[in-house]
Parts: sequence; C-alpha cells; structure tokens
Amino acid sequence: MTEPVLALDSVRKSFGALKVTDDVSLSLAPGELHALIGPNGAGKTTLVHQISGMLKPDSGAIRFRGEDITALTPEKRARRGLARTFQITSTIASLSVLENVALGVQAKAAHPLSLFRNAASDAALNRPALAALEAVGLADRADVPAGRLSHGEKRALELAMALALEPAAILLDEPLAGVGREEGERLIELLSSLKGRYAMLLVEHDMAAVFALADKVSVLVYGRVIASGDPVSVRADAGVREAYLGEEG
Ligand SMILES: Nc1ncnc2c1ncn2[C@@H]1O[C@H](COP(=O)(O)OP(=O)(O)OP(=O)(O)O)[C@@H](O)[C@H]1O
Repeated sequence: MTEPVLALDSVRKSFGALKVTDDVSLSLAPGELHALIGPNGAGKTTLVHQISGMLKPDSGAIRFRGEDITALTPEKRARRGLARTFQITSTIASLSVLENVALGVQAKAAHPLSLFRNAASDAALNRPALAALEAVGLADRADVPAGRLSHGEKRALELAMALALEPAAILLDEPLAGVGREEGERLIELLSSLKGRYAMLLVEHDMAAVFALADKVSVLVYGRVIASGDPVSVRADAGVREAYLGEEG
C-alpha cells in the first residue's frame, strides 16, 4: 500500500466537556482528494485547525510525509509542504493578485522581510507566483488589486497562494462558501484539474461538489468519523443517510 501523505492517528480535542474531535483517524494518499463532510458544528474546521497547527490536539498524532508534526507550528508545517486555504478570505485587498502570491512564495523561501517591498519585481518570487496564477486561470488578472476580484476569483487566488508553496498536500476549508453557482462550477472544474497532482483534504458543504470531486469521503458527526470510503458506498451507508444525508434525498 502507498504510504499516506497525511495520517491522523486517534486525534482527540475537547473544549471543556465538549468532545470536538473524538478519536479521529484518517489518511490522505498521494494525489487523493479526500472530502470531509458533516453537519454544522461536527468539528470539521477544528480538525483542519489541528492538522494545520493552529490548534494542538489533546492526544493522538498527526504524521505528514512520514514525520510526526503534531508539535510543529503552522509555519513549519507549511514549509514542509502542508498548505491550507481559509474559510475566511486571507488575501490582502490593496496588493495586486501577483503580489499576494509572491508574498506567499517569499514566506516559504524565508527571505528577509525587507525584501517584501520589492516582491513584485523579484523574478525569483514572481516566476513561481505566475505559474500558480496560470494554474488557477488568474494570470490575466495578475496586476489587479486583490480587493477588486469577485468572490470566486478570490477563492482561486487563495488556491494559487497554496499552490505557490509547491505543497505535497492542501487543506481546503469550504472553498465554495459564498460563491455563486457559475463561479462555483468554475472552481469545481479547477479543483478537478488539480486532482491527482496534489493530495487534497476538502471540507465542503456543497454535496454535489463533494460527490463530483472526491475519491474518498469521510463523515464526521459530533467529532467522530462515522463512515469513510468511496463516495458511492458512503452515500449508501444507512448511518450516514440517517445522520446527515437523509435530508438530501
Ligand atoms: N475555541 C472554541 N471553544 C469552544 N468551543 C469551540 C471552539 N471552537 C469550536 N468550538 C465548538 O466546537 C464544535 C465544532 O465546531 P467546528 O467549527 O469545528 O464545526 P464545523 O464542523 O466546522 O462546523 P461548520 O460546518 O458550521 O463550519 C462546535 O460546537 C463549536 O461551537
């Protein structure tokens, strides 16, 4: 069996008496798109925070490319190739699209901060930044201030920022949230075009998108994984239908 890129082993996290992550084990294979679904408050974002390093699990281990990263800071995880996009837009509105991505490339390269002013003219930063913009279809918007992008374009920009880190895995927290139907369809196509090249853990409420994209689906309810497997068998799982998908028909 292929060694997973990312593996969670019995991860637990409580806030007071509330078990938000209750003995979660799951893995992400190279090039796999693994969707994590579950009702509001199931603990998906809290789990993503633990994987990215913003929150520390109470117990359990998180391994990335064979290394135990449970105690590493988010920055160290990112430098090792674990990228994430945010549920809340994380771009800088006044900077150009290209500068936003170049900033991410710079952070990875750990250049001194003083270089930031010259980021847009630094070919070493711009080349990978432009390549990432091309990959998400935003190259022709490179000089536009990020604040002028549409919702969908901002989501694509965040994805470009993740891709510019040359990640081995990307955590996608609700990339379709707040995006209209047409732009949503474009984003689904974009994610589909990245499939196989990057391992992706996708948290998403849009079930049509999840079932169109995912190689594997895990269902989180009250912090526990109640089902995990290929989309067809998860969709047919009686427990999943009762707990979550029932209302979707
Ligand atoms: N810092 C915190 N302190 C206390 N409780 C928290 C904290 N963060 C999250 N929670 C609680 O943990 C539970 C899981 O929240 P989380 O945001 O991870 O769920 P989710 O599955 O991502 O939900 P949604 O789909 O609505 O984004 C919720 O009951 C939430 O109120």
